Amino acid sequence: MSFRLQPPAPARPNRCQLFGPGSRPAIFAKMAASEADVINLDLEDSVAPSDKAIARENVIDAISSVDWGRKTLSVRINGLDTPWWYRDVVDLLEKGGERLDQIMIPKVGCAEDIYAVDALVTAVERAMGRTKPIAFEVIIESAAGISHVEEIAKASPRLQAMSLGAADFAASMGMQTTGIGGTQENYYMLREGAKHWSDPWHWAQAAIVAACRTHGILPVDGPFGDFSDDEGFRAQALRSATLGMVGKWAIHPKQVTLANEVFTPSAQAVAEAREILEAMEAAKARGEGATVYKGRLVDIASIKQAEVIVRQSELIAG
Ligand SMILES: CC(=O)SCCNC(=O)CCNC(=O)[C@H](O)C(C)(C)COP(=O)(O)OP(=O)(O)OC[C@H]1O[C@@H](n2cnc3c(N)ncnc32)[C@H](O)[C@@H]1OP(=O)(O)O
Ligand SMILES: O=CC(=O)O
Ligand SMILES: [Mg+2]
Repeated sequence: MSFRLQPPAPARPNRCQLFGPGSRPAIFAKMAASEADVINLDLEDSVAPSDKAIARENVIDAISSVDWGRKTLSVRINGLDTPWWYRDVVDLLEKGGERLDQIMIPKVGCAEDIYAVDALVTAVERAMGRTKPIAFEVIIESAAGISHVEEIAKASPRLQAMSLGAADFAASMGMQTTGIGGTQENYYMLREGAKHWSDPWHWAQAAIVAACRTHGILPVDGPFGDFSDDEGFRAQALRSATLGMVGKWAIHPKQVTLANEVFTPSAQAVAEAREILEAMEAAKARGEGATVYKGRLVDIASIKQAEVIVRQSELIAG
């Protein structure tokens, strides 16, 4: 470890973030009743321009009128290149009530984007005497966003989570696809006549995880658009979890259970992690730094790996 220690990410469950358009208040109670850890009420891309104002009113009302239980409640505001974002921020904080936990800033391209929202949020919080500071989460979904991911990750102490937005990311990068996340038909290696699919999201995800872990932020995988494809969702989520992401968006309620399953360490994985910790305790008592567990090497680094899994399961158990 560097002399500068890696800060811990916020200690709250973030296995699934369930989205719903702010212009569709009929689903808010269903979202609240879901098993998602985080709720994202959307004012941005799922809301038509003609509905922006009414969606904002719906969301402001729902923040205090719906029982959101212990979920993290987040509202996705409009992007900083639109005429709507400042009114989103001001109205949410002036009229939205203290139950709001977090604002999601989409299409972030540089640290100054966060600075601008932070300045506005700070001013409104002070003016209103709000006692609970609003947290931020951001979406990396552009060429600029991924190019500046590390400076974005350290832009504000309010920042708690960072998601990859596959749809806008693909558009910004000029990728030849209309699919949102998952396997892409034309992204394969050819060997001896057989196609081997590769993962076009991998490098962006890995860059996001590294930036987040460096600065103590939760890395999250964004949407998987084809909600009729459970196995495709599961495969994408398993890859994300393996890379170090803590959760994934659901854009339909049927994806919530899938995400929760993947991002909750299995009983078997937790039992194995505990056994590794026990094996290393026994090794330490013998004055050894390395030993053999089920025929494979475990050493002091294995303690940290096992602790990641144990910590995740304890966090989720509450
Ligand atoms: C690229 C991005 O930016 S992704 C993030 C922004 N996008 C979004 O927020 C979209 C969120 N999802 C949705 O709007 C909707 O799920 C849609 C449009 C995809 C599909 O909606 P529907 O056609 O109503 O889906 P469907 O008929 O399968 O719904 C089944 C049930 O789930 C409910 N439901 C649908 N979506 C949601 C949701 N997001 N949250 C909670 N409940 C929902 C429906 O009301 C319906 O309930 P019922 O059985 O009591 O009647
Ligand atoms: O906002 C999400 C995306 O995929 O774009
Ligand atoms: Mg987007």
